[in-house]
Amino acid sequence: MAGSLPNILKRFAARSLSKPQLGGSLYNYGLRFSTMAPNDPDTHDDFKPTNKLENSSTSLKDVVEQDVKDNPIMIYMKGVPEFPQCGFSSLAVKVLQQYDVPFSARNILEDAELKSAVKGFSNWPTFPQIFIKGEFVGGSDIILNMHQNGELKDLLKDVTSKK
Ligand SMILES: N[C@@H](CCC(=O)N[C@@H](CS)C(=O)NCC(=O)O)C(=O)O
Ligand code: FES
Repeated sequence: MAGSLPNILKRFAARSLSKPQLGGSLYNYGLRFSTMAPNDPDTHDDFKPTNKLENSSTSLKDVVEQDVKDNPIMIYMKGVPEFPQCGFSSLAVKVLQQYDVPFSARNILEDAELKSAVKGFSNWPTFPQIFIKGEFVGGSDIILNMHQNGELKDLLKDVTSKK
């Protein structure tokens, strides 16, 4: 355990030189704010991208575990909700936006190691990946299907709007 710490720190230090953020930014979206620009200086503090991971020695698997625990709806996607970079991710975001619920997102295209950590965590090979109330739900086809058959509405019943 103690022996592996320097390697983790080395990896993180290297990354902070080449990239300002670790594990990709975490974006939080409330439905009413879903069209905001993530780096808009006028955006309310509550909705600015957060990065609790900077200067931490947390492994990326821990990051994913924490994300999924802290955020009732967590999506790992290609691109960001305002600008998905793949049709599958775009579809998943559109489905989630049908509900008045806050969701959080990370762009796996920002970080290849995060991408691989997410795949390892869920044991699922593709993106997007959606977690609801701590459980892995699936990708865009599954979330669309759950939307169409009413399962998603039931599942999100107790996930309340932020504001
Ligand atoms: N059935 C899946 C299909 C998603 C999919 O095929 N994603 C591909 C292309 S974006 C993917 O993530 N491939 C693995 C990768 O890019 O690492 C869904 O609806 O979410
Ligand atoms: S990036 Fe090509 S299908 Fe998703």
